[in-house]
Amino acid sequence: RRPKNFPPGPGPIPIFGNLLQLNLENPMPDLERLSVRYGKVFSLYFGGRPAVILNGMSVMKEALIGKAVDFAGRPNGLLLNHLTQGKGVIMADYGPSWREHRRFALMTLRNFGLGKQSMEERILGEISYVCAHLEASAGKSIDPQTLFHNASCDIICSIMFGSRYEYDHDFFQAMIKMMAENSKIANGPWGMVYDTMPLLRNLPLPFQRALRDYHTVKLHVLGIIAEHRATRVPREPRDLIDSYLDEMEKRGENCAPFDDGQMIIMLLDLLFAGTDTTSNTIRTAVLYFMTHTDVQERCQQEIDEVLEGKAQVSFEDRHKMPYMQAVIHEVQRVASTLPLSVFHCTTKDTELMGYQIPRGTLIIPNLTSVLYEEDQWKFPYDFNPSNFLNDQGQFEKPEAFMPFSVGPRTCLGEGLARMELFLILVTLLRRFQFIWPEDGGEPDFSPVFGVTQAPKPYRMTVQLRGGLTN
Ligand code: HEM
Repeated sequence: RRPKNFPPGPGPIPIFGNLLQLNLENPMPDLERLSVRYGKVFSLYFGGRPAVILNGMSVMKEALIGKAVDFAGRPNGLLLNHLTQGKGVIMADYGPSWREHRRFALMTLRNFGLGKQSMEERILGEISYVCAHLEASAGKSIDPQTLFHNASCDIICSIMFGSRYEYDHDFFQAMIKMMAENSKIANGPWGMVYDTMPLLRNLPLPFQRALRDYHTVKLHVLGIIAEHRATRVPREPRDLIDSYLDEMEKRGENCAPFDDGQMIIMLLDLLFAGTDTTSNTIRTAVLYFMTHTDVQERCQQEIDEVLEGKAQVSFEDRHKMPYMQAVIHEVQRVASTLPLSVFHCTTKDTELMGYQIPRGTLIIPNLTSVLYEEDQWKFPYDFNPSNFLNDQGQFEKPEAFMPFSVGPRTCLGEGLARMELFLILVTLLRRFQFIWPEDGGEPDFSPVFGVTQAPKPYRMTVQLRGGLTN
């Protein structure tokens, strides 16, 4: 039975709660239906655990900004907690260790050039490998999934480890595969089984593989940390690991909350959070370029005009490209890459929209409900860059654009992701024409649900644009 004045929702059954009323392969349509029936704030039971689902911009703002501290916790006892031991940044409790690690990671990303030249150079350097691969496949129909995953993972590796991997490097390939599979397990029905039925956790089910794979990547990164310890020059950081070791040294004997255990989880957090997200957004963009050729052409026209005579794009150029900016934001809106954000939990007894929500309640921010909210967008259900253009054709970002979430737990990698999306997509569109291949079948825009949602696999053909040579 729901606590007194708790948000309403469908009646749960013993053991399963409301699980059997949701399509676990993709619960988004069910959540939309329940929101129409029960309102913008409603509740569900995952097993015996109550969860409150937040829908729509005004609710999201009131909870995550207006009552930021009350809603800034992370839940306990889930597969993700057991993978990360509640350390690092993503699943860390709202408290001093999370705050200091978040501040450290943001500052270090900035020092390595977020907003400055050197981060751009790292990203542009990586793009040259992507371009080389695409040039080699010009005219053929290919599946771009692995290529874009490789590129976004390598950008994070270069920031954290100071070096990138060749795309065919054995460990790199294994790591990318493990990350993709882990996110599938953590987000899919097996993750739900793990999270809601603790009795089954020791059985040899797929989540055991997720735990094992996470450990394998962790061991490899521990080796990289040991290498850094042996070769670093104090206060001359080459990358994020060196900066962390400097920070530990600066803090002296008792360097808490900075220690090896926190460092490794923070590194894995960034690796996992920064790979699928960016690459799935790029894949969504290319899908729409191929199927909306007028949009692709208009972007290319703007890019050609602004970059005329320049060897490479810079992040600053975005201010002269309102249409390209609108297209990237529209891609992020329709992609809704983290449809249910990362789950939060309440840090104290609180109130929302007149309902009482006890401390420790699981909170699920439905970001898709905001990105597709009818009152907030000119064309909520279409792919239309005009959602981000005013009557004068200038770029304008509506308040409801929140694919990175909002509030104190908002995406830590937003700055990096925005820079990557702009530099990668502009460079690719400048150099290539993306064409839906003859053997591609009918385009399917419906996403594959997950913590990070992805477009269905598709094939693409690239041609070098006129006037450009290998
Ligand atoms: C298009 C790309 C991306 C999208 C759409 C995205 C979206 C999000 C969202 C919705 C959250 C949850 C925020 C919340 O709980 O309220 C999040 C958290 C996070 N993201 Fe991203 N993200 C992206 C790229 C990245 C990248 C490149 C990195 C790494 C450098 C990153 C690192 C993180 C971290 C560490 C958190 C946890 C923050 C915290 O709990 O304090 N993300 N992201």
